[in-house]
Amino acid sequence: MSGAGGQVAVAAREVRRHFGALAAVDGISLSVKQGEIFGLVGPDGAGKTTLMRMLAGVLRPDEGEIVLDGVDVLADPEAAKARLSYMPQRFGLYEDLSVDENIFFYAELFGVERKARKTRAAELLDAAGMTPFRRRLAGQLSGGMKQKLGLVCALIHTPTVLLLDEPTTGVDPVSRREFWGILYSLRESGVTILLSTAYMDEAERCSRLALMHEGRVHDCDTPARLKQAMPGVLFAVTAPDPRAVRAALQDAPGVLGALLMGDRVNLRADSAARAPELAARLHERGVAYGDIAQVEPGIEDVFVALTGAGAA
Ligand SMILES: Nc1ncnc2c1ncn2[C@@H]1O[C@H](COP(=O)(O)OP(=O)(O)OP(=O)(O)O)[C@@H](O)[C@H]1O
Repeated sequence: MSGAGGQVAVAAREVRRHFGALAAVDGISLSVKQGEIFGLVGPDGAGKTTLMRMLAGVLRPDEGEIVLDGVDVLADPEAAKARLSYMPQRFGLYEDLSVDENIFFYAELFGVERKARKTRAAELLDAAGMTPFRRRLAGQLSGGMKQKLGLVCALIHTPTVLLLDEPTTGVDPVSRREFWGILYSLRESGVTILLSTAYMDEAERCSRLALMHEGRVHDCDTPARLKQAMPGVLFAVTAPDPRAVRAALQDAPGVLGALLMGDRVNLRADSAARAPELAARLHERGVAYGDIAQVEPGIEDVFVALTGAGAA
């Protein structure tokens, strides 16, 4: 299978998985091209982990088809596993083993030749900035370093497809940047990366995103095009009490949605011309505010607008 601009590395067609009556993944189709960093974005329970486990061949779908790097995952899971690496939310590091020992453990597991593993481990540790810590016990690494070590272990057998389930959750910003540095260089070398993330700044870095909600993909496109597709315009209203602003404006004419964002409300409206009447309404109701400014939407705004999740 091939699509515009490159070969398809991961293809899912009408994949479903129930847990009892719950449709955790409710008919998802997607297609990820070789060399993409493809993001799954959605709230807890949207089905991201369940989808990823099925793509990785560790959970069988009830229905549907999954092809990974030309291999049918359901028909030939072993061949698929040789091509992919899956890093679950809790990647199994051995805390009482050193960094090196963990890497060698995974190299054994994946059957990587001794000679190749040394060179590969050295390269990966270098890229992760972890060479000085090779002898440290995994249990004594920071959260960010543990995640980077997990990534090194997951990459030791040179997969062509990398599946990462919220790989940077709880990781400090500096380590997250380094982690993304590694992802970019993997992409350069042709590895296809599919990851889930709860961080909107990370979502923005993906080549394409699938916005997931209640087991379905609502939209799938580049971050830029998703933003362009958002209906209406966005105002950021700063205020000492953003909840009061939201209460005063969420039902105002032309307002399509209101999202609390810390010290401001992101207000989606049908037209940029609404600003004066929104300000007037706040005055009338005696609600203090700092500024009403038209802003570019972020992925979170787009997500709420397109799925209706958490709106107003
Ligand atoms: N093994 C299981 N047994 C029963 N229900 C499950 C199981 N795994 C997942 N679920 C349910 O399926 C739904 C989707 O869960 P999933 O973990 O895929 O979501 P998610 O988007 O990855 O969220 P999170 O970020 O919290 O992991 C949830 O309602 C969850 O409770």
